[in-house]
Amino acid sequence: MGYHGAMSDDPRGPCARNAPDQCILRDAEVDPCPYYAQGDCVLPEQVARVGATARWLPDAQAMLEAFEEPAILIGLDYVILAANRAYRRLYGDIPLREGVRCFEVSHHYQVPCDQAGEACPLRASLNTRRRQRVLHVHHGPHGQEHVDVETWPVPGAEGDTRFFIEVLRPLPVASAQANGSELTGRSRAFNRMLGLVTRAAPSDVSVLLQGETGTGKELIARAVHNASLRHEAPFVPVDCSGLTETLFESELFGHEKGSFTGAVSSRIGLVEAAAGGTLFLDEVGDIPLSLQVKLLRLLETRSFRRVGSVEPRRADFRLVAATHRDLRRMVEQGQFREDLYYRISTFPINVPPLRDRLDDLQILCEAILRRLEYGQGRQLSEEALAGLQAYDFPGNVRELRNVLERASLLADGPEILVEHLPPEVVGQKGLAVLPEDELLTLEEAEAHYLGRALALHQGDRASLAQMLGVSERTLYRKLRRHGLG
Ligand SMILES: Nc1ncnc2c1ncn2[C@@H]1O[C@H](COP(=O)(O)OP(=O)(O)OP(=O)(O)O)[C@@H](O)[C@H]1O
Repeated sequence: MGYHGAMSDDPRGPCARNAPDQCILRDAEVDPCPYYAQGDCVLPEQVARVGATARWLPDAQAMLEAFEEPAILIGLDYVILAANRAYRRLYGDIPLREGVRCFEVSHHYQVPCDQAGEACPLRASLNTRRRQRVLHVHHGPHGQEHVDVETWPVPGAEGDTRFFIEVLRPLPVASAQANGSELTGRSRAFNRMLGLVTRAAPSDVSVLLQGETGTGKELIARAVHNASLRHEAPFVPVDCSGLTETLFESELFGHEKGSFTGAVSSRIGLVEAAAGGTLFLDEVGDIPLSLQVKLLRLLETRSFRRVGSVEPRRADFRLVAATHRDLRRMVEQGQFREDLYYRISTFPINVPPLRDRLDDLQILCEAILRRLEYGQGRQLSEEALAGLQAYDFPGNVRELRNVLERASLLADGPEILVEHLPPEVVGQKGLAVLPEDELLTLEEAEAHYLGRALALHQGDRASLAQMLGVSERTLYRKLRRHGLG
């Protein structure tokens, strides 16, 4: 008999060693006891809660070990009943005897996810009786992290769901805080997009990234590659804008020595360089119609010939393409081949513009400042952040990066202030940011506004008057009235 209830001299905790007659495993042949090993003996109160289940918890524990990834068993009341070794290695021991609930551990919430505005995979599994998969941001050992969460309902004897198995796969390709991988974000729109990346990455489907310029399409293409089975082979980006016919062929397919003037040696093309890996066609919408057919042939036959060679070669790459153009409309207007469009867009992913993920602005600013030479150690003042939040960023994250780079050079101290941001960014809406929760009289509001506007224009009254749409004389009078002139 291997249960530790027989050994009653252990001073550790209220384990069954101290109460052998209450040990629920006393009739089971369990050696070593998994709960003792974890320091989490199954106590009488837990027996009461999980009832007869407690007897087969050791089996459930063993079953969880079948998963290489972190996995836990959860009851209908969200209480975590068991965790496998991979889970404990990554997240540490869970005090099982305290009856902790999954949302407390992963989210530090007091209520289940669906009551906190997030999708709850347990509830969805319960309702559908099927496996569910969602992308959540969890508190991990190193702060907040993206986790691909997969949940299975486990039926009891009557076929009704009694438990859930939850497998958690942290995603290293993106970061939910400022100090992780370059692709940063945790807003709803960002997570939705990352969820699609997670689904598409392990397969070999062609992914089409559609989004405005500067939204991070290249970073996302790299994330698809890094999360794929091809991640150890090369990721090869190709900028398709401005590719002429001759360049297109020699760049993509390579050439043999002497195949054209200047071809002094033979060279492999980008398709060959991407062997086993990912070929990223950036700005695919810019490929002229005459070349689209060549790309289609490559994708359909999965073979190509070097310029100057008759020998066909096999192409082995996963395609990720990106565009800021509306390819569907281009197809309607006859500017993009329909057959090529369907080839490249098996799995389209829309990349949200920054204005639709302003919840990410703060961590994006922190992440970008950390990476900028003059940004390190600097942070945005509350007003500067509010100013940025009111701007709609037509150039998206790339524009934000430029704004922060300039501001880091202008700021003398550790804080980036409103006056370090370009007037066109904090002009208009940004300037209207007033002290929080303060209702000002019109006079006070004007004084506040003019004070900030003057600082922004670095005392240049002519340009300020022009922006305000008043004459310099009127501006002068107003400034005097408010004691600013
Ligand atoms: N989510 C993000 N987190 C951190 N940095 C980002 C993010 N998205 C974009 N960036 C930064 O913004 C800049 C532009 O990103 P990227 O070149 O990937 O955009 P793009 O959509 O491919 O642009 P274009 O369409 O003009 O080629 C880069 O400096 C990149 O590091």
